[in-house]
Amino acid sequence: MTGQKDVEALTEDEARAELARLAQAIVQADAAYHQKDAPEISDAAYDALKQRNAAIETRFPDLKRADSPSERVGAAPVEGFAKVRHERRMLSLGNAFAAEEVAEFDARIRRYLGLSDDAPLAYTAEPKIDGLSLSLRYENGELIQAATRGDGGTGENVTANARTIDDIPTRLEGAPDVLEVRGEVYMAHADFEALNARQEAAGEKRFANPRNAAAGSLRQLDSAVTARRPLKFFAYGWGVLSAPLADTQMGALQRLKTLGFVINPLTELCDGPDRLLAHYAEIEQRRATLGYDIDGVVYKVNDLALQDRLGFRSTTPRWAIAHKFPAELAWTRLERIEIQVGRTGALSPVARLTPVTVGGVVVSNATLHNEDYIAGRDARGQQIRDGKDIREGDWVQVYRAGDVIPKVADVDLSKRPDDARPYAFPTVCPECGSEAIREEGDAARRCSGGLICPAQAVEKLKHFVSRGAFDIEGLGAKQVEAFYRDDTLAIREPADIFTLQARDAANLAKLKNRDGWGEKSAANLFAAIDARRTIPLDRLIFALGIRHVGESAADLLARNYRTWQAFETAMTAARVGEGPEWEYLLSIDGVGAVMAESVVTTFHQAAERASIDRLVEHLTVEEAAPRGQVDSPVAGKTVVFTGTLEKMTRAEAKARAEALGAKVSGSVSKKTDLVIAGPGAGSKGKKAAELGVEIIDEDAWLRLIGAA
Ligand SMILES: NC(=O)c1ccc[n+]([C@@H]2O[C@H](COP(=O)([O-])OP(=O)(O)OC[C@H]3O[C@@H](n4cnc5c(N)ncnc54)[C@H](O)[C@@H]3O)[C@@H](O)[C@H]2O)c1
Ligand SMILES: [Zn+2]
Repeated sequence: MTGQKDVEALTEDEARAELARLAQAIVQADAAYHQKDAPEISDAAYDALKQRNAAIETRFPDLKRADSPSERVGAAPVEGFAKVRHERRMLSLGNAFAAEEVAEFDARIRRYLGLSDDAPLAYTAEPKIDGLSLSLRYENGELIQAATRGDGGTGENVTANARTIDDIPTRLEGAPDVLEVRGEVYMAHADFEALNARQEAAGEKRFANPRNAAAGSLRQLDSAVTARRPLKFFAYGWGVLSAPLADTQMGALQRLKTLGFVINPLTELCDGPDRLLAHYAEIEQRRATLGYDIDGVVYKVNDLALQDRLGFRSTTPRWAIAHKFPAELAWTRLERIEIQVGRTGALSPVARLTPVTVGGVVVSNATLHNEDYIAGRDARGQQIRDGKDIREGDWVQVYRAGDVIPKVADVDLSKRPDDARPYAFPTVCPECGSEAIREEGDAARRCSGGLICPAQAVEKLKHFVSRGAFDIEGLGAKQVEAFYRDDTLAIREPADIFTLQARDAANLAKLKNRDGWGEKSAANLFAAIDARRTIPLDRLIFALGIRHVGESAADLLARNYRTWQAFETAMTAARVGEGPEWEYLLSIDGVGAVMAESVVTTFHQAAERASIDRLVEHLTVEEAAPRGQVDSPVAGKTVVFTGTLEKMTRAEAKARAEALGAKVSGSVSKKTDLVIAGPGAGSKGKKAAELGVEIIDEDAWLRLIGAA
């Protein structure tokens, strides 16, 4: 994050607000990463959010939220899988990045145990496998259950899937009656490449990295799919046991090996921080040749009696730590710079690279951020701040910290070819030839072609059909792109979606037998389109894809203008910077000048406006609830969710309740109106009963809000 205030300088109000923002951002990242296996931000960015959150909580312990991200592990199980409650919670690991932190880890443990600096204290060190953790429960030697970590307390039942993994024995000889083995499911690089090649050949999506591929493959509702995926498993620990495995961590691993599990061969016993660091260096050196992804080295106290005494913090064991590797880097040739044009016309430079393996993933494209990042000097010869002077033909450093999108991080000027010329950033749009203009204060240069620009039009359509917008089933980004390019079925702007069926009675026949469309799916598509002819005002406003108007801004506008007609009339009459309509727009809490200008300008651009008018002709726009007042049975009530929810994640429950005007709180007090309690409600349930607060179960809640 940029422009961040020092934690020491934060006021209490700022800290509270930031903790709220961080909690939300982290929940969202966790859901994308753990539930959908599709991270939206980089691991480095995620770790930075967590560290910032922890730093603020340390300085303002009283502001720590009931739903604090530092108290949570992973994310709740996903709908569709049966749920498994872990008898012993599956936790995360604390992190260390620098050598000093490893020394501190050792010192902390000595303090806790009352050991002197020179008392012997041994650790195991083993690679931290970058996959996902799995719990395997054996009873009388039979594998009876396999579960993912989920949120640590409840995971997903993936027993049938786990049985398809070769490294996982289904029968054990000589094991304790009850034995829960824990370890990491992962995919080797070669298997990952082959899987992606097959996916590509079958026209299916490629996985971004081996971890996502492993997680997506294990968490399949159809175990036949998992069976075809080449998954592997390293055992590294255990949960419930009817009899101890050994006295030491190393001994327990040996025992697991004897029982038939695969133990990582780079596991070593180390007698202190210096040996740990030496082993870390060795593993880091071998990292690229291991054939699978690791993201650090895990250190664990070897003596199990000491592990017991050390115990756990809320989400991590005191007796172990993950020493992470620094972000992954590689050098390669930048062959070409290409420009991609986005929904709002921004020209984004992309580096086409000589393919290079960065931490096991082949990278051939990387982002170059924006015009200034590539540029060295401006027209007057002045050095541009942060400008790296990147040229086609350059030798560049690619950076990928578990990243979704790799970045070009640096350039090696000593290897610059003699004929390399400064990159001339285009001043016309490469897609439509319109002038590309850069406005003061904008990092991006933008195509001025608006809707005549095919790139913008397609991106706008993709946005139009996206989740928070029209969300038309069967019409996703891929289909929109195909329809856009098709001359007979042409969808060139949103209105075309609603005329698709009527434009040509033979459309159904045309759709048939094309790219997977059959009579049935075509009919389904038309029905899905019809279902959206009535649309809430906020969704319509969001769907228009106006720059700076996201979902919450669209909601704000909808609540203030209430009807499409009022909104449209006001925007038509408004002039940027003056007049009553402009003043009113700006007076809305949450609407700033930049957003206001963007909205007003959109309504005054002839082509945009005509396109909006054509669209609205096909729609019935629902009136929005007025500002601050929501028509729902729970509006204004303070509710508390406690225990395990079976039908939705905590985040969903919260978002839904808030959308209905309820205030969601983490703790039960006299101000609480309603408690929604699932199994394991515990102390909050008790407190609610004591205070006489109404308690209902999840089903009753869903009925109450009309979602059952
Ligand atoms: N990019 C994102 O949006 C996003 C979101 C959430 C999490 N993450 C990433 O996920 C990680 C945090 O997730 P986490 O809570 O699972 O912590 P973690 O992955 O850093 O550490 C805990 C996990 O390590 C695994 N592990 C691998 N080898 C092990 C071994 N030898 N011994 C013990 N455990 C071993 C276990 O599965 C355990 O659950 C971070 O790297 C974070 O950056 C990223
Ligand atoms: Zn263009």
